[in-house]
Amino acid sequence: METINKEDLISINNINKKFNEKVVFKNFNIDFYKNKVNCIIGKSGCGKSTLLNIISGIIPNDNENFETIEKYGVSYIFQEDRLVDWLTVGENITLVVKKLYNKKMSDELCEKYLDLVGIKEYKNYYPQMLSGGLRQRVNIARAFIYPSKIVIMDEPFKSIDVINKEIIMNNFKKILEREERTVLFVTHDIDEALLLSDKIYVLGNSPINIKKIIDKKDNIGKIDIYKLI
Ligand SMILES: Nc1ncnc2c1ncn2[C@@H]1O[C@H](COP(=O)(O)OP(=O)(O)OP(=O)(O)O)[C@@H](O)[C@H]1O
Repeated sequence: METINKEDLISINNINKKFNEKVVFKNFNIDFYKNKVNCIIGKSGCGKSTLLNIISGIIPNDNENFETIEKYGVSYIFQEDRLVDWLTVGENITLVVKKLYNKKMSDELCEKYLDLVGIKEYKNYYPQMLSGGLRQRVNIARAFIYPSKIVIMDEPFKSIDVINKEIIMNNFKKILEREERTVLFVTHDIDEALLLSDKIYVLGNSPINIKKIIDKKDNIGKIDIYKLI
């Protein structure tokens, strides 16, 4: 059996979250694998987005002395894109590295990531001129140009049609073959999770179609089931 060292893991300890009287997490711990695609699945409302938001410091954990993942440097790909309408595709991508690199370096990196997501020819377009699928590819390029160790994706393919989804997933895999990043990825789609991830975390007891995962021999060892409260 593969041995796992502590240094290979990002350990998150002691998550507690209550919204009004609703307890979502109680003394919850989870270990993510560094430089792997870690996928979180689970029924709607079980706490997937809350988990990502707490660990990345977007919302506070209920108990103090909680260590977020901010020290690793984090970039995000959300379901809805957050592009700036009055900047071109190239400007949207380089915006996040403006303070880190000079113009020449930013431009070179921008070309690299535009190429990796297959949208080089759209560099001077404005976001309104692009389809949803193309906009999401800009988002991916923007998340990866930032030299983060961790990339967080919350249902990034949800509003994308099947054909574009396949293209984008392939772009994404191509980037990850070339770079070491830890990806934390939330989805509802088990096929998406199986296709993209190295490790799948099932939050809660019995999400739909869990049998489909367990039945596949290849997937044994890939899945951990985490009981919630
Ligand atoms: N700001 C908030 N105020 C009150 N309740 C909240 C808040 N944010 C989340 N919740 C509740 O916490 C629970 C977990 O929500 P969360 O959005 O993390 O679930 P999820 O698994 O990501 O759901 P989905 O798959 O539908 O996106 C839900 O019951 C939700 O209603």
